[in-house]
Amino acid sequence: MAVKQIGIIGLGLMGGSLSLALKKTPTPYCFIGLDHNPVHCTQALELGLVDQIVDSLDAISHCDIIFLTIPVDGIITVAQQLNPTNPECTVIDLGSTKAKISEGIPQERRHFFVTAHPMTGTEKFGPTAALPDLYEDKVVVLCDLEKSGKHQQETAKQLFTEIGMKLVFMGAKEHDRHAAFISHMPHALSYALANAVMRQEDPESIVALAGGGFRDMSRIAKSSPNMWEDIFRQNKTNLIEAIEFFQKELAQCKRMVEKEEWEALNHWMKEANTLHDIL
Ligand SMILES: NC(=O)C1=CN([C@@H]2O[C@H](COP(=O)(O)OP(=O)(O)OC[C@H]3O[C@@H](n4cnc5c(N)ncnc54)[C@H](O)[C@@H]3O)[C@@H](O)[C@H]2O)C=CC1
Ligand SMILES: O=C(O)C(=O)Cc1ccc(O)cc1
Repeated sequence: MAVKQIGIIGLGLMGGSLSLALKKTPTPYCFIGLDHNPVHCTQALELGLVDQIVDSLDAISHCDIIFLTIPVDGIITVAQQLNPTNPECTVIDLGSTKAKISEGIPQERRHFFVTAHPMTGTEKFGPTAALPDLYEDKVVVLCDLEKSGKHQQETAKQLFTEIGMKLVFMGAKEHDRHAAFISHMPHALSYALANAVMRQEDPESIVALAGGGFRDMSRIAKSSPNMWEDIFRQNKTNLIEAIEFFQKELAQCKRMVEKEEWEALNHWMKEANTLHDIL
């Protein structure tokens, strides 16, 4: 069997974890990496995430499969510049937003591309954050799949299944609205929580008194600002709407405490408890 050439543009958490996951499968793959950070290139080679590093899009354009695992604005730029030379090439982006990416791919090359969002990750970034089991048993949302070529649809479905992922299909716009509520707004809240507490409390008190709840809720405030700035920009309208919904809930909580409506507050908290009946 000919060894499939896999190009990975962006050798951080998502790109590095993909390589580690695919290396665990019986299919032989050769990994070619591209990253604009030379330190990440060296680390990716040392960690065995890639077999070879190249320094231009042209040098990766012959691959059978190309993953775009860079921040979402970069994905649009690269999608406009990348010109696959292999007619069967499948280009898969793993960006956290989907509508602007799906629309930003040039029409004449749209069939090469599959726009995907793995609903898994961590607050860590860079090649050293890569995990072999990151994708296992997790959901990947495949968006606007009808715009991809038949071969590219099958290749993406087979690859994600091979690394143990569950496939979900959705339009890109619908995806972005769900993602705003379930992922992007919670990240905005975590950043806000971290800043609110740090502006009122000194570091010694935070270290001495931080319990599990505060640690859980502020964990994702450690996430990469470079990555999240792009996500908030691309999903601006949905994110603003999600923040406004959250503000209404928080205002309701404040009002019930101010007015000492303890029974109503207790009922409101019981409603929130039911989230974890389904999660
Ligand atoms: N971190 C997470 O939990 C998740 C991230 N995603 C998406 O995956 C993508 C990658 O995220 P991570 O791997 O977490 O980020 P990361 O910061 O760990 O890795 C990104 C890598 O891309 C490189 N890079 C950035 N721009 C580049 C460019 N134009 N050309 C070449 N290299 C470039 C960086 O040097 C870095 O090594 C993003 O689009 C993000 O929205 C999707 C699901 C989960
Ligand atoms: O660290 C966490 O809990 C996350 O929620 C990671 C994450 C970040 C971005 C995504 O698009 C999907 C998942």
